[in-house]
Amino acid sequence: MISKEAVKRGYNRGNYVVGAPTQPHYAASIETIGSEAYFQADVVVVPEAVVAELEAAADQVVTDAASVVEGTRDWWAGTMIGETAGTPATPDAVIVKVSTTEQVQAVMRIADANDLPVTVSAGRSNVTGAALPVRGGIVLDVCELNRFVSFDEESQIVEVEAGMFGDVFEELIQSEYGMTMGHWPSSYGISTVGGWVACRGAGQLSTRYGKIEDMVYGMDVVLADGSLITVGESARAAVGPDLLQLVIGSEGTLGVITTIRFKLHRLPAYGRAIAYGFPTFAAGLEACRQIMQQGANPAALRLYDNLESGVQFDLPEQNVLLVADEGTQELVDAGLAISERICAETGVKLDDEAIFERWLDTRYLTGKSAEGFTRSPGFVADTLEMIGRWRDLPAIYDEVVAAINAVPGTLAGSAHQSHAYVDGACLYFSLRGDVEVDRRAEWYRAAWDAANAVILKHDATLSHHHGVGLLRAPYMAESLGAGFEVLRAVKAALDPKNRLNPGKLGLDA
Ligand SMILES: Cc1cc2nc3c(=O)[nH]c(=O)nc-3n(C[C@H](O)[C@H](O)[C@H](O)COP(=O)(O)OP(=O)(O)OC[C@H]3O[C@@H](n4cnc5c(N)ncnc54)[C@H](O)[C@@H]3O)c2cc1C
Repeated sequence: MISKEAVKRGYNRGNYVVGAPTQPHYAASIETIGSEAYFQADVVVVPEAVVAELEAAADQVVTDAASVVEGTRDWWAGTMIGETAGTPATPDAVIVKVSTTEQVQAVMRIADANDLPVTVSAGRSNVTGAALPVRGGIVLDVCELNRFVSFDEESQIVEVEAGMFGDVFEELIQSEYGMTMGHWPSSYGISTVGGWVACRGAGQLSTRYGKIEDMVYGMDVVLADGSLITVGESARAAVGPDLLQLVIGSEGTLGVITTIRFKLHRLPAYGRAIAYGFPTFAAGLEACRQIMQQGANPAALRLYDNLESGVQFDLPEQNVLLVADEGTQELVDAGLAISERICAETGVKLDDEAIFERWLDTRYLTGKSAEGFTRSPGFVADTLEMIGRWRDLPAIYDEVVAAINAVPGTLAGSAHQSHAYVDGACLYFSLRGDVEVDRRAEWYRAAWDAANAVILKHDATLSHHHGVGLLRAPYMAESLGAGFEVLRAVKAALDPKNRLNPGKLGLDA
């Protein structure tokens, strides 16, 4: 029912481009496009003869700087800061558009033969700079690699090419087969199924359906030398370490995902929600912990702090918890009965229907972290999602909000708990600042440094679903410790010439 409602109500009230990348909000306020690049150094230029080879191998090659600027722009606040100051993020590259796996292989072989970096690009909805070609070279645009391949009804496994956009995919499986994947990121209309996998994303109903890494059955991946491998392909396995999971979340640094097999679920007709208010965020977190650990598994378990409860539900005195579920009626009712008993111990009952309806109606509007604030020229809003143990989350919440608020120029930090598990949960922080226009980058990095210092101190994990890109690169070595050298070794083994998306995940550019 919640999955059905998403398709019925549409993404961002229909205000986006269907089946192709949507430009971010800030694009409309870019006044000048200078020639100096904000995020490129040591650029590798694609020689004209190689452009001709690429033209023969692919559907289209885009070389003019204005189109490259527009065609590499993403939704990251860091890119916004550069581009609205007249410094385009990555003007030096050629965009190569492909629509078949064979073309992807051919482009990788050309890149390999000519020492060229390749950065895969899809919906460009990432909020970390992950698809920016920081060394120039080739941007491999896979948005036209977007066919629906097949559906195995008995096993509930669907096969689809990586560049299909999420809304197109869900509409198709709902209307043709009465199925849902249950993956509902707040960007589902502006991102691709391959981008979901490459970033290890999460949807709003992940508590019931899992994260994207739980939904992939198998996939085909083109490696840096142009060879094609298939990974996964079983419900579970004991054939050594899981190569499928190695590629999921690799953000285009280990291979190009071309075709994916996903596990589907039957589209539920039944769903409902309850809502409670808690005196403190910590009390709400405790209710969430109990719900998860007592075995209820609602599709969505979302707890908003005072600030966000005020903006989202006009309830600034409360920390609002929405427990929403869909599925077979007996299961949904049982899970919500457990949740209701737990919530009633320390919370106050709110108007379930009004809060559920408000959430259903507004959850796919873009730009939510800026809501309630004035977008002046020096305004910057961003979101930081992390995951930690239940034991540590109340302290992490208090300390991260305090750390963000202590950075001069901050307007407000806030958070909601967005995804929950038996052992911990994801806190989704929003940070907003307003400073002189040319101090935005400084404020931005100071706020991220302050928040991440708290996360690292608690041995929590830097990101739950947005990924690393350029944004979190500076914190990766400390976060992974000695494990970071293992990541480096894996990269060196699979991509010894560092062709694929150099400079991301904290790896060398
Ligand atoms: C308003 C908004 C809300 C968002 N909400 C969520 C959310 O709820 N949950 C969530 O998880 N994310 C969310 N995001 C972040 C973003 O939408 C996701 O990271 C998404 O998965 C990116 O997909 P994309 O197709 O846009 O990929 P891109 O941005 O084009 O690329 C992202 C990365 O994946 C790599 N990549 C893309 N396709 C492939 C491929 N086929 N093979 C190999 N590498 C590839 C790129 O090289 C790059 O490193 C949100 C973003 C916005 C702007």
